[in-house]
Amino acid sequence: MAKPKVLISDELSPRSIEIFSERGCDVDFKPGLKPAELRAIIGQYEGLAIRSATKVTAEVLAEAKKLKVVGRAGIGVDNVDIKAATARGVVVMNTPFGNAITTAEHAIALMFAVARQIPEANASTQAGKWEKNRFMGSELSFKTLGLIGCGNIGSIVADRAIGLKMRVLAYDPFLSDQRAAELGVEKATLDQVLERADFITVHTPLTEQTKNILSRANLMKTKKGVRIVNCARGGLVDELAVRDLLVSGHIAGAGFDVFTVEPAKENVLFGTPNLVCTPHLGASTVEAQENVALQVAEQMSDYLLTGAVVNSLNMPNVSAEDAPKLAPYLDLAEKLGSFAGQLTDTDIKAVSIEYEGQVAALNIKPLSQVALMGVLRPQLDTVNMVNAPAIARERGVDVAEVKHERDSDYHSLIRLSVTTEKYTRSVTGTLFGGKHPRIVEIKGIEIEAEFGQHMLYITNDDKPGFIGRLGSLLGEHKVNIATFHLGRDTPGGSAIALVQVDQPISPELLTKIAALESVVQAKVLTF
Ligand SMILES: NC(=O)c1ccc[n+]([C@@H]2O[C@H](COP(=O)([O-])OP(=O)(O)OC[C@H]3O[C@@H](n4cnc5c(N)ncnc54)[C@H](O)[C@@H]3O)[C@@H](O)[C@H]2O)c1
Ligand SMILES: O=C(O)[C@H](O)COP(=O)(O)O
Repeated sequence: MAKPKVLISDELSPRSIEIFSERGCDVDFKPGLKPAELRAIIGQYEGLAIRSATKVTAEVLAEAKKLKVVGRAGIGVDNVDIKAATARGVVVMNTPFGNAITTAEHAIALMFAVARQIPEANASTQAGKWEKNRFMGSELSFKTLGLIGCGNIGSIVADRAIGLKMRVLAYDPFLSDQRAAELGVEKATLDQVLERADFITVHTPLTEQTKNILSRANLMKTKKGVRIVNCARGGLVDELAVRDLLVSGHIAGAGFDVFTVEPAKENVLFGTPNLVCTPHLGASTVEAQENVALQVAEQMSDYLLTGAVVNSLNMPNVSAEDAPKLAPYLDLAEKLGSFAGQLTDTDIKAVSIEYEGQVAALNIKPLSQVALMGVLRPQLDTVNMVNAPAIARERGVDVAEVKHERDSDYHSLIRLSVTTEKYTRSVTGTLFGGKHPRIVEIKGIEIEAEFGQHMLYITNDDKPGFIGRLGSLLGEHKVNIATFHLGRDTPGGSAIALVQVDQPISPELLTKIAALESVVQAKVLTF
């Protein structure tokens, strides 16, 4: 197998290059590419490793014909168009914990810097002014810290702040009472945080709900003398309002690591008194950069080389241990999906995927996604394993996954049923020898067949003479039969033939097959 090629387009620790190489990937390190330069070369790569500088836009993804994975060495993925990546089947992963401590420490550092005006005092002292009376600070002990967002970073900030003897309030709609109690924080509404906090720090992602969460109106609800820290994302806080309130003295100090537009070469906040700024340094420690570089390189290599998925934002996780076990089932699930999809000519209303035996004990999410992809692909070229669930949702297809605990004749079975307005059809398969996909049942009729490249699916009335007529017709058209499998519900009832042939079946020949006596339906299937 050729080595997967990975591009690192941001300043990642050299540890990432070592890991990619050790794991068997070819790696190019080209930080600082301009968007046009990235678009020009991205077509060569299966993996793209980034931090926050590279913008993985829909335009970049459109050129990324071979791309399988984008790995964010860090947390925020707002620089990646996840919807466009999903539509193209590109897995997006991040490293959600690698820089959390470092960023929480930066938030605490900004709180101290703002409370004691350290940058200004430093500049004044080094300018020989010795302004001892100018810099009157505020203690953190026994003050109230209001957190907006109490996830990975917010909860570490809470822990450190409690260590500093602060009282901590947290506004986070997804924070459970139990977790709040474990952390020792008081759950609060946003208004309670605004009204009671001496310090407010934000730790949410930037979403439609959190955008401008510290708006001018909300900032006006805060206590006079409040200090604000944004070490999460630009856009969470109204920068112009903070400037005005710093100037008026309502806000006593503000610490900003992130800005609405980055790199922030200029900003409305700059030059305002009692403001401390850093250039998005939250994650910039040796320790955090080693962590995220190592993690992203391991995660991306694992995905490219084994199919293991960890910390993905658009795919279910598959552990490195599960990946090899799942591989043959992925093949089976995709083929069953494709089989059912190729037999479906009308609108699909529902798809059900049932698992029985050993396969039911595995992580079935990826299997269901690949089965769904197989079902939808004959109708939609752009469907892939990553976007299949979203496409099914958009089309109103009801997807059900069922695990059965009952015993079966096979060590594992996957049954896929497709419901349209007219009927529900099912196809069931298993693995022979642990790796060879086989069909074992179609529409409740037992049949045993492999999936071949060119296949004929025929339903017919179970009457003498059919096999001879079909064999003669194929022979006349120089089509060689590789395998021939038959099944029927009752003698003289409905029968199914699955015929694997060595040559493709032309539309003309298919019409003749369909016209043979006792044939009900004939279809060409390809795998
Ligand atoms: N400055 C930096 O260098 C730096 C470094 C790392 C992370 N970050 C940023 O820090 C932020 C937090 O990261 P994290 O790892 O803690 O993320 P996280 O996902 O662990 O936590 C985010 C929390 O925000 C909460 N939340 C979501 N919507 C909310 C809302 N409307 N109101 C209140 N809370 C809401 C969530 O419930 C969650 O608990 C992210 O924006 C991330 O990009 C910045
Ligand atoms: O979301 C993150 O992980 C931080 O914003 C860090 O960004 P960086 O990797 O560009 O420093």
